Amino acid sequence: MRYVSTRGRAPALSFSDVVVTGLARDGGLYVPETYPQLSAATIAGFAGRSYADVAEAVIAPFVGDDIPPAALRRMIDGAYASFVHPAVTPLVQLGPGHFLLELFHGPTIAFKDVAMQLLARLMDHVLAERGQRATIVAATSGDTGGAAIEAFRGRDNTDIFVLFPHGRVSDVQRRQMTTVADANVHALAVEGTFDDCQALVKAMFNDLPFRDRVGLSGVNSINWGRIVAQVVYYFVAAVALGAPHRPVSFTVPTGNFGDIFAGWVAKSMGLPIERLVVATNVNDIIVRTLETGRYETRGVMPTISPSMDIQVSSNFERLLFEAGGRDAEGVTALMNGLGQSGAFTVPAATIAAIRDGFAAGRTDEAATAATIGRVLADAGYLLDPHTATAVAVAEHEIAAPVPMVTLATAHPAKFPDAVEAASGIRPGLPERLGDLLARAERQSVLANDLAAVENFIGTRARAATQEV
Ligand SMILES: Cc1ncc(COP(=O)(O)O)c(C=O)c1O
Ligand SMILES: N[C@@H](CCOP(=O)(O)O)C(=O)O
Repeated sequence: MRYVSTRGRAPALSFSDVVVTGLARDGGLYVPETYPQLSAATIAGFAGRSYADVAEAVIAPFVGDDIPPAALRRMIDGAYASFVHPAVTPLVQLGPGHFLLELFHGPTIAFKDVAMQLLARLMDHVLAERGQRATIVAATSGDTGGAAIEAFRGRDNTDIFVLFPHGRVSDVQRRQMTTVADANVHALAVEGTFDDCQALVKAMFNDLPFRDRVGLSGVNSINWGRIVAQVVYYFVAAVALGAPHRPVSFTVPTGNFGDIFAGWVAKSMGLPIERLVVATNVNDIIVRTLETGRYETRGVMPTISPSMDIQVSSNFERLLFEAGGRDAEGVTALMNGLGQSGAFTVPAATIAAIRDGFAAGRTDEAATAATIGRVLADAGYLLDPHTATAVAVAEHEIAAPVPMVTLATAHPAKFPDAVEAASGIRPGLPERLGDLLARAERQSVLANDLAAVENFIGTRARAATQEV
């Protein structure tokens, strides 16, 4: 299996190369040359199988010959042994025809663990085989950072630098990044928004001399290894509800568009997904794009679902590439427009194709809080604010007899203040997070300035070939 860039000017790469590369050298995102097809019989055969069995069947065709099957299976087993629920991603029924897919039973109680636990093992494997080290940079609005630090802490082949928006993540999210003592972990509080952090990460990738000198690698959902691991739970959930014999719909709380793009990939592989519903908070660039055909950034608004406080939704580029007939020149022109004016108009045929496959809705702060309170009263279930935005949107999109699965992307204890204000209940951290709230913190506060960030990383990364 080979991977091509959405901008068409970077070399096609193998799976192993893509996993350690992150962003393509032309600024684009890698996608597979073709999507492997799973027959209805294969999908039906997933019923009753373990999460790891399904993961192996779904992921192996994307890996090809790059990693021996036994090694891939060992990595998958190791990744999902870190989850406390035997089903890894269990389904819970919320109401008639409406199910929650709980994705927060991993080490940092957010859905990012599902992919990050596997990606860390894949990267370690590839780097060890090659005798290489990498410098990982990640931008986080709260959850990717903690999951990445947990997955990469203490690893010999990697240093990890996580950029998060200073003062804009929850206390639990910040502590998951700042209380880890391993020498290869660096938590950087940037004076800016998540979009600033993501722009800095992309700028570091596009600074080719810096990129090569420090051996830069990325673990945001720009990395195909993140997406492919997230495809698995769409199969697991849909099969549990009767696929391939009946279709299933999904509603996904959306920020960077990685999670819902994984759903699109599952559908492209043959999973009968009826509708993919994008749910956002008031930072609703994707919803507006579907409504108007114009992708237009605005100032980001802080909300009680901070991990979705995102304007530039990086995986939307992958969808533009696919829905636009893989027109890399066209995608490059749109992305240049975004860089220059903060906006672009999606070509008519592309937006029509996107509207065909996706629905979208937004929820404001009051509705999110009201949903947390109402679902607790009606179903006895305590939602986190991100999941609550999606539940509120999903409730308008349920179309019997097709079951709706809403992705539950975080444990409510990550956002205790918002959840308590909405429900009167202060969710406690699961026991396995132990003394997180009492541990000493360690972070570096940096200006939103590329030179300052590159200098910080360049002087600390063990993979760097010379001092700045
Ligand atoms: C809890 C939570 N829900 C939803 C999202 C949005 O996911 P995505 O960025 O893949 O769209 C995020 C951040 O990515 C998150 O941390
Ligand atoms: N919501 C995310 C933002 C980064 O998303 P990613 O999926 O591209 O890593 C976060 O929690 O950091």
